[in-house]
Amino acid sequence: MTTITAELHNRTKKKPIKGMMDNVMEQFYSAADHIELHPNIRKILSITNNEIIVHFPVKMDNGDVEVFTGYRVQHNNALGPYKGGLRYHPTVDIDAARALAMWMTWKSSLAGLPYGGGKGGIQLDPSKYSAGELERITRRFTFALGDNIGPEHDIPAPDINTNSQTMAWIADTYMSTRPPAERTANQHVVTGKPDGSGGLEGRDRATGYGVFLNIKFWAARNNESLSNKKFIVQGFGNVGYWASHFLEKNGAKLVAVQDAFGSIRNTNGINVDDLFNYTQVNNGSIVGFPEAFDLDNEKFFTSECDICIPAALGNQITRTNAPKIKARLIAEGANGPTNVEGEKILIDRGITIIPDILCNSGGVIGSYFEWLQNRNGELWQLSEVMSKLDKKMKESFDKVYDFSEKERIDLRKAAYCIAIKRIEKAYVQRGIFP
Ligand SMILES: NC(=O)C1=CN([C@@H]2O[C@H](COP(=O)(O)OP(=O)(O)OC[C@H]3O[C@@H](n4cnc5c(N)ncnc54)[C@H](OP(=O)(O)O)[C@@H]3O)[C@@H](O)[C@H]2O)C=CC1
Ligand SMILES: O=C(O)CCC(=O)C(=O)O
Repeated sequence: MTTITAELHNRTKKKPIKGMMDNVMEQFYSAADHIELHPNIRKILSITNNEIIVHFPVKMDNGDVEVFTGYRVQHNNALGPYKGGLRYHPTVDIDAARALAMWMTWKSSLAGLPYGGGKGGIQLDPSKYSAGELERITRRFTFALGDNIGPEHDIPAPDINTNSQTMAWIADTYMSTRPPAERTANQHVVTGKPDGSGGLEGRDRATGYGVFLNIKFWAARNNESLSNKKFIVQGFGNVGYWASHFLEKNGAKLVAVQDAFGSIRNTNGINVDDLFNYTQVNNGSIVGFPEAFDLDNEKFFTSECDICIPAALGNQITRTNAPKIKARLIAEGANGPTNVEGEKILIDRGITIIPDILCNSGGVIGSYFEWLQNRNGELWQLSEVMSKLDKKMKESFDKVYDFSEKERIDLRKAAYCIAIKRIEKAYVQRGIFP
């Protein structure tokens, strides 16, 4: 295991924007300047607390051993234990994990949760492995992380290509390393578990529901109705599917979808549950859905629509496609889907962006509810979960929207300012800084 601490990122504003880390740093600096953040706190928040890299061997179905690389970056824990997902994807590396961990710090703070930010994952393409291999990989990864995770220290959750099954394997492996009397008391080492194993009813839909709520709140502020609004979704996984489901239920129309295999469109509307059922018998993919037409991937983001929901990878909206985007609203289901250059173009064009740390925060809020449920030995009903989520999301949206109007800044900068100020307050109250 390699633990790297205190490596200054040493980035300047003149550096060309490349990876997700550049985006999150630029966003952070811009908000830090706006609130005149104390230089000491700026220094602390500019770097990650801990970076854990593990290499671990796993026996494959054919008897060969493969060595995997896993990451867990713990950015900041001033407000509470590190919290954030684990991603299984070929693009997972230390830079991505750092950026995603930082976004989690801001997201947890903005939502008013008692959490810091962490993120990680394994660099692999899960479609190349059997279910049995993925289980062994997950259990070995958990074992390799050891006490770097824990229910009061660092609490992983699902992200791209991980789900409730992955979380159940992690919980089971982690609990088996504890003394017998402490095992079940440790099930909140992860959230997003299956509802029969300590999971929260509704955690599956929490992120997508939160995306929908943010769009609904935005529409209400602008005296608009969701009825017949056309929307497009990149990524039809957990976030993309549930956001589409709730939008459709409220009268909006899905007109284009993209996943890792390709894109489809139908200006008359694509039925969300029919598409979902089709993916279940089509290796998870939307491509070939009989009630839609194929669409060139390059034309996806520039499709005619009112609302665009990127709900897949980072850096998807850039200076290349931003000038041609037709949507009036971008609701960021994904983390970091809009890069800094793309965002400048969108803002100049009068397009509103509901930023990731607000828009997709329903997931971590749902995770917090699950963690509380486990900690307190409670079982919450779905209706209770959804109404609590609704209330928390509304509070966050109103805070950000009002601050952005008051300060005449965009929603992302407003969200960052609020999030960073809360962390600054914690440091100041502890008496570390003037
Ligand atoms: N799950 C959660 O609770 C939360 C997730 N998020 C963020 O939301 C985003 C989506 O996560 P989630 O829904 O959980 O992940 P899933 O793994 O459930 O779904 C990911 C989706 O993205 C698609 N995708 C992958 N690569 C591409 C690509 N190159 N072009 C187009 N589509 C692509 C996948 O397609 P295919 O199926 O074909 O591979 C799949 O439809 C991520 O950015 C994640 O960090 C944010 C907050 C919470
Ligand atoms: O549920 C969580 O703890 C975090 C989910 C996540 O990874 C995210 O919000 O990006």
